[in-house]
Amino acid sequence: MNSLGGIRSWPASWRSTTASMTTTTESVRKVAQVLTVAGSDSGAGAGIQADLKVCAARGVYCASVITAVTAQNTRGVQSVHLLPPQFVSEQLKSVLSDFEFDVVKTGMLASPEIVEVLLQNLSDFPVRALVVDPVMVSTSGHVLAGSSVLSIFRERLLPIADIITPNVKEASALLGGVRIETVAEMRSAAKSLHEMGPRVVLVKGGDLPDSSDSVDVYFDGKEFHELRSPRVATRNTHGTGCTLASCIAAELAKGSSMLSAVKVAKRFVDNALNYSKDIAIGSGKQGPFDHFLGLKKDPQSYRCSAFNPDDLFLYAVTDSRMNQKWNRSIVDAVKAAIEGGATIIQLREKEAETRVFLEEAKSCVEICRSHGVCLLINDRIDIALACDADGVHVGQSDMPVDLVRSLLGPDKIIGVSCKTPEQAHQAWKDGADYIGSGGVFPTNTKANNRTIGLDGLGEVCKASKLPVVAIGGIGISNAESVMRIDAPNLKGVAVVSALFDQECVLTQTKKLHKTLKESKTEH
Ligand SMILES: Cc1ncc(COP(=O)(O)OP(=O)(O)O)c(N)n1
Ligand SMILES: Cc1ncsc1CCOP(=O)(O)O
Ligand SMILES: [Mg+2]
Repeated sequence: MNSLGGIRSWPASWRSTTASMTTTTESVRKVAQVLTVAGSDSGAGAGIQADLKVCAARGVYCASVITAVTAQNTRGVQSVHLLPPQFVSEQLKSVLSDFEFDVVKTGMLASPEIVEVLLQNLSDFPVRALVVDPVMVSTSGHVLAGSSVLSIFRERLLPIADIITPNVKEASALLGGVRIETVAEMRSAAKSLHEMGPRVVLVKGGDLPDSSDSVDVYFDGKEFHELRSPRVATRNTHGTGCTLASCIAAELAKGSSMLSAVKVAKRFVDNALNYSKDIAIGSGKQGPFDHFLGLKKDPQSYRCSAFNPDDLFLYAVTDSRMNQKWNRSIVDAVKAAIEGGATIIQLREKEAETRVFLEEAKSCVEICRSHGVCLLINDRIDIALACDADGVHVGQSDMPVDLVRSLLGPDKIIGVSCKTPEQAHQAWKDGADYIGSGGVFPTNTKANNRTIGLDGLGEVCKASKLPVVAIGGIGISNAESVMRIDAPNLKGVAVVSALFDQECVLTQTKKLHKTLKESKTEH
Protein backbone atom coordinates (compact mmCIF):
# COMPACT_ATOMS: atom_id res chain seq x y z
CA MET A 1 0.00 0.00 0.00
CA ASN A 2 1.14 3.52 -0.66
CA SER A 3 1.82 4.56 2.89
CA LEU A 4 2.15 1.18 4.52
CA GLY A 5 4.75 -0.43 2.30
CA GLY A 6 2.94 -1.81 -0.70
CA ILE A 7 3.74 -4.10 -3.58
CA ARG A 8 6.15 -1.58 -5.02
CA SER A 9 8.51 -2.46 -2.20
CA TRP A 10 8.09 -6.23 -2.30
CA PRO A 11 11.54 -7.72 -2.21
CA ALA A 12 12.31 -9.88 -5.24
CA SER A 13 12.95 -12.90 -3.03
CA TRP A 14 9.55 -12.59 -1.38
CA ARG A 15 7.83 -12.39 -4.74
CA SER A 16 9.38 -15.58 -6.01
CA THR A 17 8.78 -17.45 -2.76
CA THR A 18 5.14 -16.57 -2.80
CA ALA A 19 4.74 -17.07 -6.51
CA SER A 20 5.92 -20.64 -6.44
CA MET A 21 4.78 -21.42 -2.89
CA THR A 22 8.11 -23.12 -2.38
CA THR A 23 9.02 -25.44 0.44
CA THR A 24 11.30 -23.96 3.06
CA THR A 25 14.04 -25.90 4.82
CA GLU A 26 11.58 -26.80 7.60
CA SER A 27 9.20 -28.15 4.96
CA VAL A 28 6.64 -25.46 5.65
CA ARG A 29 4.76 -24.37 2.58
CA LYS A 30 4.10 -20.65 2.22
CA VAL A 31 0.60 -20.18 0.89
CA ALA A 32 -0.50 -16.92 -0.70
CA GLN A 33 -3.11 -15.30 1.54
CA VAL A 34 -5.81 -12.73 0.93
CA LEU A 35 -8.11 -11.07 3.44
CA THR A 36 -11.45 -9.90 2.15
CA VAL A 37 -13.29 -7.26 4.12
CA ALA A 38 -16.77 -7.19 2.66
CA GLY A 39 -20.48 -7.92 3.05
CA SER A 40 -22.19 -11.28 3.03
CA ASP A 41 -24.53 -12.09 0.11
CA SER A 42 -27.06 -14.72 1.16
CA GLY A 43 -27.43 -15.66 -2.52
CA ALA A 44 -23.66 -16.29 -2.62
CA GLY A 45 -23.12 -14.75 -6.05
CA ALA A 46 -21.29 -11.69 -4.79
CA GLY A 47 -19.70 -10.36 -1.60
CA ILE A 48 -17.74 -12.47 0.80
CA GLN A 49 -19.04 -15.69 -0.72
CA ALA A 50 -17.80 -14.77 -4.21
CA ASP A 51 -14.45 -13.64 -2.80
CA LEU A 52 -13.91 -16.96 -1.04
CA LYS A 53 -14.81 -18.92 -4.17
CA VAL A 54 -12.55 -16.89 -6.46
CA CYS A 55 -9.55 -17.25 -4.17
CA ALA A 56 -10.19 -20.98 -3.82
CA ALA A 57 -10.47 -21.27 -7.61
CA ARG A 58 -7.17 -19.40 -8.00
CA GLY A 59 -5.36 -21.46 -5.38
CA VAL A 60 -5.10 -18.75 -2.75
CA TYR A 61 -6.16 -18.90 0.90
CA CYS A 62 -8.81 -16.33 1.75
CA ALA A 63 -9.91 -15.18 5.21
CA SER A 64 -13.01 -13.06 5.62
CA VAL A 65 -14.06 -10.13 7.78
CA ILE A 66 -17.77 -9.48 7.41
CA THR A 67 -18.89 -5.88 7.51
CA ALA A 68 -22.58 -6.38 6.78
CA VAL A 69 -25.08 -9.13 6.21
CA THR A 70 -27.48 -8.78 3.31
CA ALA A 71 -30.70 -10.64 2.60
CA GLN A 72 -30.20 -10.98 -1.11
CA ASN A 73 -31.12 -13.24 -3.99
CA THR A 74 -31.29 -13.15 -7.78
CA ARG A 75 -34.23 -10.73 -7.57
CA GLY A 76 -32.37 -8.11 -5.56
CA VAL A 77 -31.45 -7.00 -2.04
CA GLN A 78 -34.31 -7.27 0.41
CA SER A 79 -32.53 -6.09 3.54
CA VAL A 80 -29.14 -5.03 4.88
CA HIS A 81 -27.81 -5.35 8.42
CA LEU A 82 -24.55 -3.55 9.19
CA LEU A 83 -22.35 -5.14 11.80
CA PRO A 84 -21.27 -2.86 14.67
CA PRO A 85 -17.92 -1.21 13.78
CA GLN A 86 -16.46 -2.49 17.05
CA PHE A 87 -17.23 -6.05 16.03
CA VAL A 88 -15.79 -5.50 12.55
CA SER A 89 -12.69 -4.24 14.31
CA GLU A 90 -12.51 -7.36 16.48
CA GLN A 91 -12.67 -9.58 13.41
CA LEU A 92 -9.92 -7.51 11.74
CA LYS A 93 -7.67 -7.69 14.80
CA SER A 94 -8.27 -11.37 15.15
CA VAL A 95 -7.06 -12.29 11.69
CA LEU A 96 -4.56 -9.49 11.03
CA SER A 97 -2.69 -10.28 14.26
CA ASP A 98 -2.43 -13.94 13.34
CA PHE A 99 -2.16 -14.38 9.56
CA GLU A 100 0.43 -12.96 7.18
CA PHE A 101 -1.78 -11.53 4.50
CA ASP A 102 -0.23 -10.67 1.18
CA VAL A 103 -3.19 -8.62 0.09
CA VAL A 104 -6.27 -7.07 1.70
CA LYS A 105 -9.25 -6.63 -0.59
CA THR A 106 -12.20 -4.48 0.43
CA GLY A 107 -15.76 -4.69 -0.84
CA MET A 108 -18.89 -3.35 0.89
CA LEU A 109 -17.82 -0.80 3.52
CA ALA A 110 -21.20 0.69 4.28
CA SER A 111 -20.44 3.37 6.90
CA PRO A 112 -17.65 5.83 7.63
CA GLU A 113 -17.22 4.15 11.05
CA ILE A 114 -16.49 0.82 9.40
CA VAL A 115 -13.96 2.44 7.06
CA GLU A 116 -12.42 4.12 10.11
CA VAL A 117 -11.86 0.83 11.97
CA LEU A 118 -10.43 -0.70 8.81
CA LEU A 119 -7.95 2.16 8.44
CA GLN A 120 -6.96 1.88 12.09
CA ASN A 121 -6.32 -1.86 11.81
CA LEU A 122 -4.36 -1.49 8.59
CA SER A 123 -2.12 0.99 10.29
CA ASP A 124 -1.67 -1.34 13.31
CA PHE A 125 -1.02 -4.36 11.07
CA PRO A 126 0.51 -3.26 7.76
CA VAL A 127 -0.11 -5.51 4.77
CA ARG A 128 1.68 -5.66 1.47
CA ALA A 129 -1.08 -4.52 -0.85
CA LEU A 130 -4.58 -3.11 -0.74
CA VAL A 131 -7.22 -3.69 -3.42
CA VAL A 132 -10.25 -1.43 -3.02
CA ASP A 133 -13.47 -2.29 -4.80
CA PRO A 134 -15.55 0.78 -3.90
CA VAL A 135 -18.87 -1.07 -3.75
CA MET A 136 -21.75 1.39 -3.57
CA VAL A 137 -24.72 0.05 -5.47
CA SER A 138 -25.62 -3.61 -6.03
CA THR A 139 -26.03 -4.82 -9.61
CA SER A 140 -29.78 -4.87 -8.92
CA GLY A 141 -29.66 -1.16 -8.03
CA HIS A 142 -29.77 -1.35 -4.22
CA VAL A 143 -27.58 1.22 -2.42
CA LEU A 144 -25.02 -0.70 -0.35
CA ALA A 145 -22.87 2.23 0.72
CA GLY A 146 -24.39 5.70 0.47
CA SER A 147 -22.91 9.14 0.07
CA SER A 148 -21.85 9.18 3.73
CA VAL A 149 -18.78 7.12 2.86
CA LEU A 150 -17.69 9.23 -0.09
CA SER A 151 -15.50 11.66 1.77
CA ILE A 152 -13.62 9.05 3.84
CA PHE A 153 -13.19 6.98 0.66
CA ARG A 154 -11.78 9.95 -1.23
CA GLU A 155 -9.64 11.38 1.55
CA ARG A 156 -8.31 8.35 3.40
CA LEU A 157 -9.02 5.00 1.74
CA LEU A 158 -8.26 5.69 -1.92
CA PRO A 159 -4.90 7.34 -1.19
CA ILE A 160 -3.55 4.14 0.40
CA ALA A 161 -4.95 1.76 -2.22
CA ASP A 162 -2.71 -0.02 -4.69
CA ILE A 163 -5.64 -0.38 -7.05
CA ILE A 164 -9.25 0.76 -7.03
CA THR A 165 -11.82 -0.94 -9.26
CA PRO A 166 -14.95 1.26 -9.59
CA ASN A 167 -17.58 0.64 -12.23
CA VAL A 168 -18.74 3.71 -14.14
CA LYS A 169 -21.48 4.50 -11.60
CA GLU A 170 -19.08 4.28 -8.67
CA ALA A 171 -16.43 6.28 -10.52
CA SER A 172 -19.04 8.93 -11.21
CA ALA A 173 -20.15 9.02 -7.56
CA LEU A 174 -16.56 9.32 -6.34
CA LEU A 175 -16.06 12.22 -8.75
CA GLY A 176 -19.15 14.08 -7.60
CA GLY A 177 -21.52 12.87 -10.31
CA VAL A 178 -19.60 13.47 -13.55
CA ARG A 179 -21.05 11.92 -16.68
CA ILE A 180 -19.26 8.74 -17.82
CA GLU A 181 -20.82 7.29 -20.95
CA THR A 182 -17.91 6.78 -23.32
CA VAL A 183 -14.47 5.25 -23.20
CA ALA A 184 -13.01 8.73 -23.49
CA GLU A 185 -14.98 9.78 -20.39
CA MET A 186 -13.78 6.62 -18.61
CA ARG A 187 -10.18 7.63 -19.36
CA SER A 188 -10.75 11.08 -18.03
CA ALA A 189 -12.46 9.65 -14.88
CA ALA A 190 -9.53 7.27 -14.35
CA LYS A 191 -7.14 10.20 -14.51
CA SER A 192 -9.15 12.25 -11.98
CA LEU A 193 -9.46 9.28 -9.63
CA HIS A 194 -5.74 8.67 -9.88
CA GLU A 195 -5.18 12.18 -8.58
CA MET A 196 -6.91 11.08 -5.35
CA GLY A 197 -3.89 8.88 -4.62
CA PRO A 198 -4.38 5.24 -5.59
CA ARG A 199 -1.43 3.74 -7.44
CA VAL A 200 -3.61 2.27 -10.18
CA VAL A 201 -7.19 2.92 -11.25
CA LEU A 202 -9.29 0.43 -13.16
CA VAL A 203 -12.60 1.89 -14.34
CA LYS A 204 -14.85 -0.99 -15.38
CA GLY A 205 -17.01 -0.38 -18.42
CA GLY A 206 -19.31 -3.40 -18.13
CA ASP A 207 -22.31 -1.08 -17.70
CA LEU A 208 -21.36 1.28 -20.49
CA PRO A 209 -24.26 1.66 -22.91
CA ASP A 210 -24.02 0.79 -26.60
CA SER A 211 -20.88 -1.27 -26.64
CA SER A 212 -20.51 -4.75 -28.04
CA ASP A 213 -17.22 -5.08 -26.17
CA SER A 214 -16.70 -4.89 -22.44
CA VAL A 215 -13.98 -2.24 -22.04
CA ASP A 216 -12.11 -1.54 -18.82
CA VAL A 217 -9.73 1.41 -18.56
CA TYR A 218 -6.50 0.89 -16.62
CA PHE A 219 -4.41 3.88 -15.63
CA ASP A 220 -1.24 3.80 -13.54
CA GLY A 221 -0.47 7.50 -13.63
CA LYS A 222 1.66 7.21 -16.74
CA GLU A 223 0.05 4.84 -19.17
CA PHE A 224 -3.48 3.95 -20.13
CA HIS A 225 -4.50 0.43 -21.17
CA GLU A 226 -7.88 -0.37 -22.64
CA LEU A 227 -8.69 -3.94 -21.73
CA ARG A 228 -11.31 -5.25 -24.11
CA SER A 229 -13.23 -8.48 -24.35
CA PRO A 230 -16.42 -9.47 -26.18
CA ARG A 231 -19.48 -8.75 -24.04
CA VAL A 232 -21.11 -12.01 -22.94
CA ALA A 233 -24.87 -12.08 -23.41
CA THR A 234 -26.11 -13.61 -20.17
CA ARG A 235 -28.32 -12.88 -17.16
CA ASN A 236 -25.68 -14.43 -14.92
CA THR A 237 -23.60 -11.36 -14.17
CA HIS A 238 -24.24 -11.02 -10.44
CA GLY A 239 -20.95 -10.75 -8.57
CA THR A 240 -18.69 -9.85 -11.50
CA GLY A 241 -17.26 -6.81 -9.69
CA CYS A 242 -16.40 -8.70 -6.50
CA THR A 243 -14.99 -11.54 -8.56
CA LEU A 244 -12.74 -9.28 -10.59
CA ALA A 245 -11.36 -7.49 -7.53
CA SER A 246 -10.81 -10.72 -5.60
CA CYS A 247 -9.11 -12.31 -8.56
CA ILE A 248 -6.78 -9.31 -8.84
CA ALA A 249 -6.04 -9.70 -5.12
CA ALA A 250 -5.38 -13.43 -5.52
CA GLU A 251 -3.01 -12.90 -8.45
CA LEU A 252 -1.14 -10.14 -6.60
CA ALA A 253 -0.87 -12.42 -3.57
CA LYS A 254 0.82 -15.01 -5.79
CA GLY A 255 3.35 -12.41 -6.90
CA SER A 256 1.97 -11.06 -10.19
CA SER A 257 2.65 -7.56 -11.38
CA MET A 258 -0.41 -5.29 -11.24
CA LEU A 259 -1.13 -5.20 -14.98
CA SER A 260 -0.81 -8.92 -15.38
CA ALA A 261 -3.01 -9.53 -12.29
CA VAL A 262 -5.70 -7.33 -13.83
CA LYS A 263 -5.46 -9.05 -17.22
CA VAL A 264 -5.71 -12.50 -15.66
CA ALA A 265 -8.66 -11.39 -13.53
CA LYS A 266 -10.51 -9.99 -16.53
CA ARG A 267 -9.94 -13.22 -18.45
CA PHE A 268 -11.11 -15.21 -15.43
CA VAL A 269 -14.37 -13.24 -15.26
CA ASP A 270 -14.92 -13.56 -19.03
CA ASN A 271 -14.31 -17.31 -18.87
CA ALA A 272 -16.68 -17.68 -15.94
CA LEU A 273 -19.38 -15.65 -17.71
CA ASN A 274 -19.01 -17.67 -20.87
CA TYR A 275 -18.84 -20.93 -19.04
CA SER A 276 -21.99 -20.31 -17.05
CA LYS A 277 -23.95 -18.10 -19.41
CA ASP A 278 -26.90 -20.48 -19.56
CA ILE A 279 -26.99 -21.94 -16.06
CA ALA A 280 -30.25 -21.34 -14.20
CA ILE A 281 -29.93 -20.43 -10.54
CA GLY A 282 -32.76 -18.47 -8.92
CA SER A 283 -35.78 -16.98 -10.64
CA GLY A 284 -34.74 -13.32 -10.68
CA LYS A 285 -33.24 -11.11 -13.33
CA GLN A 286 -29.64 -11.53 -12.39
CA GLY A 287 -28.12 -14.90 -11.60
CA PRO A 288 -24.71 -15.81 -10.23
CA PHE A 289 -22.05 -17.56 -12.25
CA ASP A 290 -19.87 -20.52 -11.58
CA HIS A 291 -16.50 -19.57 -10.15
CA PHE A 292 -15.15 -23.11 -10.32
CA LEU A 293 -15.30 -23.29 -14.10
CA GLY A 294 -12.01 -25.12 -14.30
CA LEU A 295 -13.13 -27.86 -11.98
CA LYS A 296 -16.65 -28.35 -13.10
CA LYS A 297 -18.12 -30.30 -15.95
CA ASP A 298 -21.56 -31.15 -17.13
CA PRO A 299 -22.93 -32.94 -14.04
CA GLN A 300 -24.28 -35.60 -16.43
CA SER A 301 -20.71 -36.47 -17.23
CA TYR A 302 -19.62 -37.20 -13.67
CA ARG A 303 -19.19 -40.88 -13.04
CA CYS A 304 -21.84 -41.69 -10.47
CA SER A 305 -19.66 -44.09 -8.55
CA ALA A 306 -16.02 -44.72 -7.80
CA PHE A 307 -13.95 -46.93 -10.12
CA ASN A 308 -15.20 -50.51 -10.02
CA PRO A 309 -12.29 -53.01 -10.38
CA ASP A 310 -14.71 -55.58 -11.86
CA ASP A 311 -14.89 -53.33 -14.93
CA LEU A 312 -11.45 -54.72 -15.86
CA PHE A 313 -13.04 -58.10 -16.66
CA LEU A 314 -13.02 -57.77 -20.45
CA TYR A 315 -10.89 -54.80 -21.32
CA ALA A 316 -10.98 -53.91 -25.04
CA VAL A 317 -8.02 -51.87 -26.35
CA THR A 318 -8.44 -50.41 -29.86
CA ASP A 319 -5.70 -50.21 -32.49
CA SER A 320 -5.85 -47.80 -35.42
CA ARG A 321 -3.85 -50.02 -37.78
CA MET A 322 -6.18 -52.96 -37.20
CA ASN A 323 -9.25 -50.81 -37.76
CA GLN A 324 -7.76 -49.53 -41.01
CA LYS A 325 -6.90 -53.04 -42.12
CA TRP A 326 -10.48 -54.16 -41.59
CA ASN A 327 -11.85 -50.90 -42.95
CA ARG A 328 -13.85 -49.90 -39.88
CA SER A 329 -13.97 -46.71 -37.84
CA ILE A 330 -12.94 -46.57 -34.18
CA VAL A 331 -16.51 -45.72 -33.33
CA ASP A 332 -17.83 -48.87 -35.05
CA ALA A 333 -15.13 -50.96 -33.39
CA VAL A 334 -16.04 -49.60 -29.95
CA LYS A 335 -19.78 -50.11 -30.52
CA ALA A 336 -19.25 -53.73 -31.51
CA ALA A 337 -16.97 -54.43 -28.55
CA ILE A 338 -19.50 -53.00 -26.10
CA GLU A 339 -22.29 -54.97 -27.70
CA GLY A 340 -20.21 -58.11 -27.40
CA GLY A 341 -19.68 -57.59 -23.66
CA ALA A 342 -16.53 -55.46 -23.24
CA THR A 343 -16.61 -53.99 -19.74
CA ILE A 344 -14.13 -51.15 -20.32
CA ILE A 345 -12.65 -49.55 -23.45
CA GLN A 346 -9.25 -47.99 -24.09
CA LEU A 347 -8.54 -45.96 -27.21
CA ARG A 348 -4.96 -46.75 -28.19
CA GLU A 349 -4.51 -44.79 -31.38
CA LYS A 350 -0.80 -44.37 -31.83
CA GLU A 351 -0.86 -42.94 -35.33
CA ALA A 352 -3.98 -40.80 -35.30
CA GLU A 353 -3.76 -37.09 -35.94
CA THR A 354 -4.74 -35.12 -32.85
CA ARG A 355 -7.74 -33.32 -34.38
CA VAL A 356 -9.16 -36.51 -35.87
CA PHE A 357 -8.46 -38.51 -32.73
CA LEU A 358 -10.21 -35.92 -30.55
CA GLU A 359 -13.38 -36.00 -32.65
CA GLU A 360 -13.42 -39.80 -32.61
CA ALA A 361 -12.74 -39.86 -28.89
CA LYS A 362 -15.68 -37.50 -28.27
CA SER A 363 -18.01 -39.79 -30.21
CA CYS A 364 -16.71 -42.81 -28.29
CA VAL A 365 -17.24 -41.03 -24.95
CA GLU A 366 -20.87 -40.51 -25.91
CA ILE A 367 -21.39 -44.13 -26.91
CA CYS A 368 -19.61 -45.51 -23.84
CA ARG A 369 -21.47 -43.18 -21.50
CA SER A 370 -24.81 -44.17 -22.94
CA HIS A 371 -23.93 -47.83 -22.23
CA GLY A 372 -22.48 -47.21 -18.77
CA VAL A 373 -19.04 -48.42 -19.92
CA CYS A 374 -15.92 -46.44 -18.94
CA LEU A 375 -13.66 -45.09 -21.68
CA LEU A 376 -9.94 -44.55 -21.14
CA ILE A 377 -7.39 -42.93 -23.43
CA ASN A 378 -3.95 -44.42 -23.98
CA ASP A 379 -1.00 -42.06 -23.35
CA ARG A 380 -2.74 -38.81 -24.35
CA ILE A 381 -3.69 -36.83 -21.24
CA ASP A 382 -4.59 -33.84 -23.42
CA ILE A 383 -7.12 -35.86 -25.42
CA ALA A 384 -8.55 -37.37 -22.23
CA LEU A 385 -9.08 -33.89 -20.79
CA ALA A 386 -10.47 -32.47 -23.99
CA CYS A 387 -13.03 -35.23 -24.55
CA ASP A 388 -13.76 -35.67 -20.83
CA ALA A 389 -12.89 -39.36 -20.92
CA ASP A 390 -13.24 -41.40 -17.74
CA GLY A 391 -9.48 -41.74 -17.47
CA VAL A 392 -6.18 -42.72 -19.05
CA HIS A 393 -3.75 -45.59 -19.30
CA VAL A 394 -0.05 -44.71 -19.12
CA GLY A 395 3.13 -46.75 -19.27
CA GLN A 396 6.47 -46.47 -17.50
CA SER A 397 7.84 -44.11 -20.13
CA ASP A 398 4.70 -41.96 -20.38
CA MET A 399 3.75 -39.07 -18.10
CA PRO A 400 4.28 -40.04 -14.42
CA VAL A 401 1.14 -41.18 -12.63
CA ASP A 402 1.34 -38.62 -9.81
CA LEU A 403 1.48 -35.81 -12.36
CA VAL A 404 -1.37 -37.35 -14.35
CA ARG A 405 -3.39 -37.49 -11.14
CA SER A 406 -2.76 -33.84 -10.42
CA LEU A 407 -3.87 -32.92 -13.94
CA LEU A 408 -6.95 -35.12 -14.08
CA GLY A 409 -8.19 -34.67 -10.54
CA PRO A 410 -9.46 -37.20 -8.04
CA ASP A 411 -12.37 -38.76 -9.89
CA LYS A 412 -10.68 -39.98 -13.08
CA ILE A 413 -9.43 -43.52 -13.59
CA ILE A 414 -5.68 -43.93 -14.03
CA GLY A 415 -4.15 -47.22 -15.10
CA VAL A 416 -0.40 -47.84 -15.31
CA SER A 417 1.64 -50.59 -16.93
CA CYS A 418 3.86 -52.56 -14.53
CA LYS A 419 6.22 -55.41 -15.23
CA THR A 420 7.85 -55.62 -11.78
CA PRO A 421 6.84 -55.60 -8.10
CA GLU A 422 8.77 -52.32 -7.63
CA GLN A 423 6.74 -50.64 -10.34
CA ALA A 424 3.58 -52.04 -8.75
CA HIS A 425 4.51 -50.52 -5.35
CA GLN A 426 5.12 -47.19 -6.99
CA ALA A 427 1.81 -47.31 -8.87
CA TRP A 428 -0.02 -47.53 -5.55
CA LYS A 429 1.97 -44.69 -4.02
CA ASP A 430 1.40 -42.47 -7.04
CA GLY A 431 -2.37 -42.81 -6.91
CA ALA A 432 -3.11 -45.20 -9.80
CA ASP A 433 -6.44 -47.05 -9.80
CA TYR A 434 -5.29 -50.23 -11.50
CA ILE A 435 -2.28 -51.95 -13.04
CA GLY A 436 -1.99 -53.35 -16.56
CA SER A 437 0.60 -56.11 -16.43
CA GLY A 438 2.28 -57.86 -19.35
CA GLY A 439 3.04 -58.86 -21.96
CA VAL A 440 1.97 -62.07 -20.41
CA PHE A 441 2.51 -63.86 -23.74
CA PRO A 442 4.46 -62.78 -26.82
CA THR A 443 2.59 -60.27 -28.96
CA ASN A 444 2.98 -58.60 -32.34
CA THR A 445 0.83 -55.64 -31.35
CA LYS A 446 3.48 -53.87 -29.27
CA ALA A 447 7.00 -53.89 -30.62
CA ASN A 448 10.00 -54.74 -28.41
CA ASN A 449 7.83 -55.58 -25.48
CA ARG A 450 9.40 -57.89 -22.90
CA THR A 451 7.28 -60.93 -22.09
CA ILE A 452 6.91 -61.50 -18.34
CA GLY A 453 4.93 -64.75 -18.48
CA LEU A 454 2.31 -65.96 -16.05
CA ASP A 455 4.92 -65.99 -13.26
CA GLY A 456 5.79 -62.35 -13.80
CA LEU A 457 2.09 -61.51 -13.77
CA GLY A 458 1.67 -63.41 -10.50
CA GLU A 459 4.54 -61.46 -8.90
CA VAL A 460 3.07 -58.13 -9.88
CA CYS A 461 -0.33 -59.17 -8.53
CA LYS A 462 1.16 -60.34 -5.23
CA ALA A 463 3.17 -57.16 -4.79
CA SER A 464 0.20 -54.85 -5.24
CA LYS A 465 -2.88 -53.72 -3.42
CA LEU A 466 -4.28 -52.51 -6.73
CA PRO A 467 -6.51 -54.47 -9.07
CA VAL A 468 -4.60 -55.89 -12.04
CA VAL A 469 -5.56 -56.60 -15.64
CA ALA A 470 -3.35 -58.92 -17.69
CA ILE A 471 -2.30 -57.90 -21.21
CA GLY A 472 -0.24 -59.25 -24.11
CA GLY A 473 -0.96 -62.10 -26.48
CA ILE A 474 -4.18 -63.01 -24.71
CA GLY A 475 -7.13 -64.49 -26.62
CA ILE A 476 -9.85 -67.11 -26.44
CA SER A 477 -7.36 -69.98 -26.40
CA ASN A 478 -5.33 -68.85 -23.38
CA ALA A 479 -7.58 -66.49 -21.39
CA GLU A 480 -8.55 -69.27 -19.02
CA SER A 481 -4.92 -70.03 -18.15
CA VAL A 482 -4.45 -66.39 -17.20
CA MET A 483 -7.54 -66.21 -15.02
CA ARG A 484 -6.46 -69.42 -13.30
CA ILE A 485 -3.38 -67.90 -11.61
CA ASP A 486 -3.85 -67.64 -7.90
CA ALA A 487 -4.32 -63.89 -7.45
CA PRO A 488 -7.53 -62.41 -6.09
CA ASN A 489 -6.65 -58.97 -7.44
CA LEU A 490 -6.33 -60.20 -11.03
CA LYS A 491 -9.60 -58.87 -12.36
CA GLY A 492 -9.53 -59.59 -16.07
CA VAL A 493 -7.76 -59.50 -19.40
CA ALA A 494 -6.97 -56.65 -21.77
CA VAL A 495 -6.94 -57.58 -25.43
CA VAL A 496 -6.22 -55.90 -28.72
CA SER A 497 -5.76 -58.28 -31.67
CA ALA A 498 -8.05 -61.00 -30.30
CA LEU A 499 -10.94 -58.56 -30.76
CA PHE A 500 -9.89 -56.00 -33.33
CA ASP A 501 -7.63 -57.91 -35.75
CA GLN A 502 -10.67 -59.96 -36.62
CA GLU A 503 -13.36 -59.82 -39.26
CA CYS A 504 -16.18 -59.57 -36.73
CA VAL A 505 -15.47 -57.72 -33.51
CA LEU A 506 -18.90 -58.50 -32.11
CA THR A 507 -18.54 -62.28 -32.51
CA GLN A 508 -15.03 -62.39 -31.08
CA THR A 509 -15.94 -60.23 -28.10
CA LYS A 510 -18.93 -62.43 -27.31
CA LYS A 511 -16.76 -65.55 -27.51
CA LEU A 512 -14.09 -64.13 -25.24
CA HIS A 513 -16.73 -62.93 -22.79
CA LYS A 514 -18.19 -66.45 -22.64
CA THR A 515 -14.75 -67.99 -22.07
CA LEU A 516 -13.99 -65.55 -19.26
CA LYS A 517 -17.37 -66.15 -17.64
CA GLU A 518 -16.83 -69.89 -17.73
CA SER A 519 -13.35 -69.60 -16.26
CA LYS A 520 -14.80 -67.48 -13.48
CA THR A 521 -17.50 -69.99 -12.56
CA GLU A 522 -14.97 -72.84 -12.62
CA HIS A 523 -12.71 -71.13 -10.08
C1 LIG B 1 -4.51 -52.21 -19.87
C2 LIG B 1 -3.21 -51.86 -20.47
N1 LIG B 1 -2.10 -52.33 -19.94
C3 LIG B 1 -0.90 -52.01 -20.48
C4 LIG B 1 -0.82 -51.20 -21.57
C5 LIG B 1 0.48 -50.75 -22.14
O1 LIG B 1 0.72 -49.38 -21.92
P1 LIG B 1 2.17 -48.78 -22.24
O2 LIG B 1 3.14 -49.56 -21.45
O3 LIG B 1 2.13 -47.33 -22.06
O4 LIG B 1 2.34 -49.10 -23.76
P2 LIG B 1 1.48 -48.50 -24.95
O5 LIG B 1 0.12 -49.10 -24.90
O6 LIG B 1 1.40 -47.03 -24.79
O7 LIG B 1 2.21 -48.90 -26.17
C6 LIG B 1 -2.02 -50.71 -22.10
N2 LIG B 1 -2.04 -49.91 -23.15
N3 LIG B 1 -3.20 -51.05 -21.53
C1 LIG C 1 -0.34 -52.60 -25.38
C2 LIG C 1 0.37 -53.76 -24.83
N1 LIG C 1 1.07 -53.64 -23.68
C3 LIG C 1 1.64 -54.77 -23.32
S1 LIG C 1 1.35 -55.98 -24.42
C4 LIG C 1 0.41 -54.97 -25.37
C5 LIG C 1 -0.23 -55.40 -26.64
C6 LIG C 1 -1.41 -56.30 -26.43
O1 LIG C 1 -1.98 -56.57 -27.66
P1 LIG C 1 -2.51 -58.02 -28.02
O2 LIG C 1 -3.72 -58.23 -27.18
O3 LIG C 1 -2.86 -57.91 -29.49
O4 LIG C 1 -1.40 -58.98 -27.77
MG1 LIG D 1 1.94 -45.72 -23.25
